[in-house]
Amino acid sequence: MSSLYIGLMSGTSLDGVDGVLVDFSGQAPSVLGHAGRDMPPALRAELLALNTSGPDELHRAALAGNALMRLYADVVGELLDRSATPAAAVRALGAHGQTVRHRPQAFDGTGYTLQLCQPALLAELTGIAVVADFRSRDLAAGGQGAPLAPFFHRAWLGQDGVPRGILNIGGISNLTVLRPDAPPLGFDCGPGNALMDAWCQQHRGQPFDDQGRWAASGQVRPELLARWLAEPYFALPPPKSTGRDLFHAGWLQAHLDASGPLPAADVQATLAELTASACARDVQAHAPKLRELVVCGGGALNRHLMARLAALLPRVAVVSSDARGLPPLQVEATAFAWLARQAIQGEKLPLESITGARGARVLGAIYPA
Ligand SMILES: Nc1ncnc2c1ncn2[C@@H]1O[C@H](COP(=O)(O)OP(=O)(O)OP(=O)(O)O)[C@@H](O)[C@H]1O
Ligand SMILES: CC(=O)N[C@H]1[C@@H]2OC[C@@H](O2)[C@@H](O)[C@@H]1O[C@H](C)C(=O)O
Repeated sequence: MSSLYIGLMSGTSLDGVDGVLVDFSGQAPSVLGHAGRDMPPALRAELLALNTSGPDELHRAALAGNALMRLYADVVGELLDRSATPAAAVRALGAHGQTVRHRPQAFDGTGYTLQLCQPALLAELTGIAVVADFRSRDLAAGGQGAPLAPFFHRAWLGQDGVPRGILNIGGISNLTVLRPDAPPLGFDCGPGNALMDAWCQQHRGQPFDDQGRWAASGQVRPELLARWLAEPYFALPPPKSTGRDLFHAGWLQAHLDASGPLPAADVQATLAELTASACARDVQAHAPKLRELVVCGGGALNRHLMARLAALLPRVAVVSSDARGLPPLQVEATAFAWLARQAIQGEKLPLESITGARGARVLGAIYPA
């Protein structure tokens, strides 16, 4: 059976699609190629709008899902062309889809998580088997449905017994704690880049704060930071997960309204500090013995954010995932290639300690080529 898989990720920051072609035949996953597509502005705006109720949303969601699959198929085509790999050589694609709602909190049967994805269309467009819908089984088994990358993090970096954290800073941030003497932990810390991106777009007309330069030019406002950090989500114990359902532009604005007018750069500085502080607090609370924190996701490319994390965690080596062999923008896509492989092989994932689900389950639904 082929050991080649493709992982496709479009995350909560809505910046685009990342795809990787991965060979799992060796000890460590070997990324043979990476390709990406920026999210076209109209599709980005539509996906963002679909995070909240609106007119004719079932129809619009279906169309947006179809459009997203065409973008995924373009990424697959580029990966195959560049590596001269025939489609038939790839065992499966792991397609995450686009999360538009994530409301796992209710354990009374009303909780749900929703990723727009049309796996049948993607299988037709590419001629490759697709594994999709990774989260719903975990939720049905009483789990949060997220985060799922920690299972890959453990397979990737959990073998040497070093107490290590992996922090993904995407639109939302999530932390994995690998402990030699206990099962791993994994949960969402809170906002990653999503609020900083929204503020930067609103005030600078740019989709993100390159290197965090704008944030670094402002002053952190301690009262505003304290007000944001008083959000009850931060004090919840794991397992926990969140999304744009909670941390959206309206959340940011509601707290800002109580502060009176502030220079926009100070708000950006305070938002960067919020992301860094929430993550650092989680490391201190849940991983006091950590020696190394491996940072991935686009936030690892934000120099100011990385410097603030290092300053808040003086006893921890804060490094980019590059230092462990995977560039920051390839880690999540590689995780979904790995999750597809686990599904194809019928491997159950030990969900309990991370998502809180009742037991081990196979995650993902398979659409044959
Ligand atoms: N050079 C850079 N400087 C600062 N920030 C950057 C840079 N490059 C990327 N980013 C940030 O990273 C974000 C994209 O990160 P990533 O692709 O990891 O998120 P995602 O996968 O969409 O989110 P999630 O992990 O929540 O699903 C951008 O929206 C931007 O905020
Ligand atoms: C529901 C959902 O899409 N959650 C995402 C989001 O983005 C980051 C964080 O929140 C994490 O929980 C998850 O993504 C990664 C890939 C995960 O499941 O590990």
